[in-house]
Amino acid sequence: MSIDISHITKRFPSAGSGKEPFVALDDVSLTIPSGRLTALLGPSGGGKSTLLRIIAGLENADSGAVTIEGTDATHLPAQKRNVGFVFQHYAAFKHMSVAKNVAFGLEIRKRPKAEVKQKVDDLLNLVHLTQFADRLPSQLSGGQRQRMALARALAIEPNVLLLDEPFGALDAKVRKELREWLRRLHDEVHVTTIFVTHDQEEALEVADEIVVINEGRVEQVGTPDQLYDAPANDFVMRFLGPTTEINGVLHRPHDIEVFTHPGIAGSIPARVVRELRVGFEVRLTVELLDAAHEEITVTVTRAHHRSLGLRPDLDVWLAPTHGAVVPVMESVTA
Ligand SMILES: Nc1ncnc2c1ncn2[C@@H]1O[C@H](COP(=O)(O)OP(=O)(O)OP(=O)(O)O)[C@@H](O)[C@H]1O
Repeated sequence: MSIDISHITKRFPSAGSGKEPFVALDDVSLTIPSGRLTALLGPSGGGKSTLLRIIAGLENADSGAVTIEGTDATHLPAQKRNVGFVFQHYAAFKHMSVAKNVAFGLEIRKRPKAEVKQKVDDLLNLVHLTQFADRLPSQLSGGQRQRMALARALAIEPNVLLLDEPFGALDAKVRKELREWLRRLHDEVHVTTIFVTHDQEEALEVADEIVVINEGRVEQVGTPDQLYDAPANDFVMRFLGPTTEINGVLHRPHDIEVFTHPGIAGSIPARVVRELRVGFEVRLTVELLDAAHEEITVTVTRAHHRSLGLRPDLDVWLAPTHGAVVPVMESVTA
């Protein structure tokens, strides 16, 4: 069982008369496995949220089909799809306590009182908000509010949990804590979860599977390791981490070995131009001493930098680290 997206196309009218409609999703086909945590990753405007909203039933596709756990959901209204949804800015009921907010979906389904209470207690425990049960949402921090939102979405026991940049509005530290927490939560509840993010680190850290979406098309689907180690094209390679280009081929700046002596087979002579220290690493701008004199970026740890005695104007020799990622598929066959 899974979520099957088949040939989904979605256009939006363009502003101004006579203009062609804007294609937000262009014939997207995709299978999202059950019980896994799948990230929709890509740059802003690529179509991630539109795809999520079509899965949720909050938006209709112009063509194509959505099947959720074997049921054709293409024309089912959102409330009949049994999906839980959490947005970046979660709209809680401001006048209701945290417990009441979590209970809401169960109460409108007229579940017995004892069952509702038990379920709310369990969920608040799961999201570590038991001691905040009687507070109002305005008395919670941003991170706590998003955890409440997740508890509320999980209360109805959804077939699918859809999260649209759920931690996007939080500061970097809380965001990091919550993504670790989401991973652990998912390991406990195993509900099929799709979350939208434009943050590659978030996707690599949390997801079982990543779907890279750009300009309304799927660029690649795979596990974090598959995407990182074998990017299907330059776009995916660039989007998943820093890159630098040598003679038209992409490399990771930390996958380039620096030598302070010549003689290494295949190494390229170069000269250090500038250095930038950021945290544990030193980013070197290095000029290749070939005809083109391109400047590339090479990253080394501070300790490595010190042990090699690197400094601006020093002559060095560069070679791809043994076992480094093959930059792009095209270069494998070249
Ligand atoms: N209701 C709408 N009317 C017109 N255009 C829309 C509408 N909703 C989305 N779009 C356009 O469709 C494209 C895809 O939007 P979408 O929100 O799916 O992208 P996204 O990948 O989720 O980006 P972000 O990370 O910025 O949310 C964008 O160019 C957006 O402007």
